[in-house]
Amino acid sequence: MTTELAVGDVVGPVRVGRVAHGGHWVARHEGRVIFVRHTLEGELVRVRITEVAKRFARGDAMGVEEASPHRVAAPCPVAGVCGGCDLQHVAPAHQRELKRQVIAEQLDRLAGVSFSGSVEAVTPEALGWRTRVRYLSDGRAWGLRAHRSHTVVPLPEQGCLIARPPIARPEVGPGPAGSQRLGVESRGEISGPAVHWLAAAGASDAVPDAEPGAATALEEGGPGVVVERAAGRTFRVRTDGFWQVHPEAADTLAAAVVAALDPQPGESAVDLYCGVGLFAGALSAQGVDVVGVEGSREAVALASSNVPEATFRAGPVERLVRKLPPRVDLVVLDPPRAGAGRAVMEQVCARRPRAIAYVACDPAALARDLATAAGLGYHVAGVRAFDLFGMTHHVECVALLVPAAAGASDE
Ligand SMILES: C[S@@+](CC[C@H](N)C(=O)[O-])C[C@H]1O[C@@H](n2cnc3c(N)ncnc32)[C@H](O)[C@@H]1O
Repeated sequence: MTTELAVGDVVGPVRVGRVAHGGHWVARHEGRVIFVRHTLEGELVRVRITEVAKRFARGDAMGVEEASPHRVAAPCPVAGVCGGCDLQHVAPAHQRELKRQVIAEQLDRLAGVSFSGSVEAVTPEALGWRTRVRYLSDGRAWGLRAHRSHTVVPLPEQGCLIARPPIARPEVGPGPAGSQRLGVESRGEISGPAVHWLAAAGASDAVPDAEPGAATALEEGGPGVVVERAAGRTFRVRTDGFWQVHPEAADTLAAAVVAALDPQPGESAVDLYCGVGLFAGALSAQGVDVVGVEGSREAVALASSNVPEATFRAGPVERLVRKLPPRVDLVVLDPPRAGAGRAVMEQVCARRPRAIAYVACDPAALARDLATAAGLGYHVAGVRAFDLFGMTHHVECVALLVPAAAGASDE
């Protein structure tokens, strides 16, 4: 007979099984599946239950009785409490192996695609990479959210270790009343009464004192706008708009997309979910005629000045993709976490592009869209994966799709 589980119970020890998508490992207690964080395959751990659902429970490893050889001491003192990192207890090379296993499992199970590649390291360090951070204050301290919670975990003395050093720790008072001053080497914005701010580092501009609720004036890009450089050109980006957070990400992904598509001068391309025009810029530089589509009007306005040789349209991809020319040579898809979905994939594949580059931050959503594309006559000719989110389970993939007749074997 199985005992009922309740949040706060400690069960085990249990032997931990394979890694699952989302930073969990699968374990069983009295026949019930528990998705356990902060453990590793093969470990024997006690588990504190954090959530109980109908068919499974979630929990956190504590009291490791037999440790994996891949376990290391977490560099951050709030690792395991802060929701920002979930792999600090794993040696960085093994973090990439875990991400490889998750990608392979998702692509195989959901799309029947085999992934035999590795997750490519882009920098030697797994710390000090995050150029955009949203710090919160609960009125007592600045910090980051706990996992699946609104609780603010105060930053440790040395700041957030995955943040890029200039924004590792906001130089602010203890809470809203004294929180107007941002770190002198940070760019940022204080937005709203909750007094949180978003900072983009790697910049040289000092941010002046700012009032809560007011956007800060940034010298280089104008109010609320920062300047980034990637793919051989300059991009203006809103501080609250989308830009890749790893300093190497934009260049790495633009190069991967160009290498996958092998664009030829005079070809036509569409860049769907184009943001401020990163891939449109990289393809335009190859002599390709690009149309970008993006939901944010502010991003489209910036894209038009970042990549003046391309054309941009503002609105939902789901609607605007229907209005694209009946044939295009190349497509870039870089949707948000949920993926592009069937309706968009149908419209894209109906244009019979000779190649589609799909940039994905969620391997499960990627796999679902690849499965849809397979039913529409498109075959996966290659998948690359990049470790752009060290110390977390997140990973970025770039998949190349080609018409099935032109495709080789899976992956
Ligand atoms: C992952 S970002 C990619 C941005 C850009 N490709 C880049 O690398 O900088 C996804 C973008 O899709 C936009 N977006 C989200 N949902 C959308 C939709 N339904 N239609 C159009 N754009 C959307 C977001 O505003 C965001 O800019």
